[in-house]
Amino acid sequence: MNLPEHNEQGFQTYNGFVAIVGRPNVGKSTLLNQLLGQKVSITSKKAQTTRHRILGIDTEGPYQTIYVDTPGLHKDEKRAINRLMNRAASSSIGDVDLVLFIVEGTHWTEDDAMVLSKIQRANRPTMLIINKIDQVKDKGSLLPHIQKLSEQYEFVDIFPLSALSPESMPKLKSIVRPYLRAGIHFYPEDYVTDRSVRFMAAEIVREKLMRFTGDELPYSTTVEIEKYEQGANGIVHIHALILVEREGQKRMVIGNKGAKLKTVGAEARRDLEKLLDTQVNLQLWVKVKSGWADDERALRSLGYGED
Ligand SMILES: Nc1nc2c(ncn2[C@@H]2O[C@H](COP(=O)(O)OP(=O)(O)OP(=O)(O)O)[C@@H](O)[C@H]2O)c(=O)[nH]1
Repeated sequence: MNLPEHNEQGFQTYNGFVAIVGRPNVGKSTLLNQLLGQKVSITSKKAQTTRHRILGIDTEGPYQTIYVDTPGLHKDEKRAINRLMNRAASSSIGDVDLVLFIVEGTHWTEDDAMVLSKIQRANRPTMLIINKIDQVKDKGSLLPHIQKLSEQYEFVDIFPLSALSPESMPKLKSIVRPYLRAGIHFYPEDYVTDRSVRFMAAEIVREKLMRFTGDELPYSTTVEIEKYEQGANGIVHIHALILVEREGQKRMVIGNKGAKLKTVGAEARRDLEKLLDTQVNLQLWVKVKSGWADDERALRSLGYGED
């Protein structure tokens, strides 16, 4: 592969790593998808949707920005899965060119304070992004909140926006660009993520499970792709195994006469067909494997924490 430091027109090229950090549910993945104009990181109303570190690659002309979407940082480290998620997120902050610290409107929690203390320790250029401003009813409260936060760290910029809207993205990108360095592009220009289609397929199934099942489920569900094969006629055959911790959860995922699993399968197939641009035959199975979320070894074998 030819990855020159100058592009075909002979211009200098630039690259840089930008970490997106914040407590769970503030909109990190939504922002990444909006920056890329494409879904690479799954989102849901439930906290802790993102479990792995995901790279989102944005190449525009000579600029290649590599965004690192991280699991939400939070204080509860009791379960092995939470410890691994926190580790993946913390290790991203140390060696990037810029950190985007996402907070939610004027809400400020202990978890936000914990993330801020990690940022203070890492001492990297950090931009504060105040997301979900569409939900801030009392706009007058925004300014004093910004003032208070700006006293706690020398942010390179403070940017209130709504990640649900593409409107602020060009401005945000123009603020990010000066932090890129002269150098080669690490990925070809048509790459939007470093993750394999297998990984994306598992994530898409997990997103639908989180969206269509009750509150109890997300923490005890994971998805393994057992088979991923392209048939002769271009159809992609995917067999996905949904692992839950208890028998009751299995019933919940399957639903009445299999209705829930059917909805999850249909929605996931739709997204997969969009992603792969071809017909997809998706088969889902549900299996009980108790204790997997507490067992670091089992988690590693499922691909957690190796980022
Ligand atoms: N109203 C509003 N909702 C938003 C905005 N940005 C994100 N959301 C919603 O907030 C919820 C959480 O968004 P995510 O992008 O999954 O949040 P996250 O920070 O990646 O969450 P974790 O994976 O838990 O760390 C989703 O329901 C999003 O649709 C926004 O600007 N305005």
